[in-house]
Amino acid sequence: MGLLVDGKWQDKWYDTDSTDGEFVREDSRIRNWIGTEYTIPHNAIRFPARKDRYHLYVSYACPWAHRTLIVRMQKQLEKIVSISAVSPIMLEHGWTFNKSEGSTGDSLYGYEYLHQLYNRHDDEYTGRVTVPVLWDKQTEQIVNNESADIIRIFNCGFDEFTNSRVDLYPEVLRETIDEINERIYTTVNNGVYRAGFATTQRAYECAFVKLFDTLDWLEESLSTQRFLTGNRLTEADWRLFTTLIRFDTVYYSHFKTNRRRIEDYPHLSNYLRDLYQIDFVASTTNLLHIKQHYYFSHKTINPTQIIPLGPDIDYDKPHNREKFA
Ligand SMILES: N[C@@H](CCC(=O)N[C@@H](CS)C(=O)NCC(=O)O)C(=O)O
Repeated sequence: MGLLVDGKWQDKWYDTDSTDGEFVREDSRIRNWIGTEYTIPHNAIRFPARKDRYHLYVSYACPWAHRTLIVRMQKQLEKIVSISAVSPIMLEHGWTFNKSEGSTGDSLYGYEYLHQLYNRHDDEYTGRVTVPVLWDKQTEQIVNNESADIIRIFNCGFDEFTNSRVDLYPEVLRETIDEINERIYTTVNNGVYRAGFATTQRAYECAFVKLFDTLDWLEESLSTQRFLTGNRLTEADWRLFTTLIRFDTVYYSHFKTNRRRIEDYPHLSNYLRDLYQIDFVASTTNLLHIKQHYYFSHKTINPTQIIPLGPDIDYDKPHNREKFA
């Protein structure tokens, strides 16, 4: 685990000393765009939509990258945007392309480490070396390394090349989606990390309480509707899904978010199964990579690096969510 400083790799864990034990996630630094939809920050560059020009670097372990894998498949972009997956094990060199550990290898440059790609983008790059990364093969640079942007780019940026007319961010729901995203990002998606990476009791408890407040709120809301904004699936659901699917297997024990499991919430657990059972979703979900990554890579939290064998949860079990359709 580490970061680049002026293009040089440094092996460093997150600094929580200056923030009173709180984990503060660094903002993504490269946020350019593909396609003409949406208002984008005025200094962002627009790249043209092209077939087979862009490459997506992901980790199957990572909840942020998982969103992009799901939307890429739902929008049928497999032949438009190629992918490489890193190894689930992230230690002193950060993300690697070690094939013996389950990486696909780096199909563009044959690099050993993801930080080499960030250096190809900018040989003086400073910042964390994160997945997902959307890469432009033509100009050899990172287009965007923020998953929230990448799923919106996939949602409509390549529509001229795909038959999928799915819209995960419909105009009429944008305000509602933005509001839901904000609460879920802060207290759930990032909330589990704020609990797990906290280094003071106070910071941990604060994240824990907010996380379970939101899960209780979601349980209530999903008791009367199939998806987060009503009866239509949107990006807000995928953003929540990738945290929920990791919750009982990893966050509950590794990050100590153990007031309740998702399995203990009748509506949330069925909602999770409903999403998981959409045809292409299981193929984007790799629970082995997920377990290996967290338990083996976070030595400050789990120094023995022992990967638990359980739990056994059947996500293919029937759910009762069609009743809302
Ligand atoms: N805001 C970013 C966060 C990405 C992120 O933090 N990814 C994690 C993997 S789960 C990572 O690569 N961490 C490496 C590090 O922080 O050094 C996004 O949503 O794309």
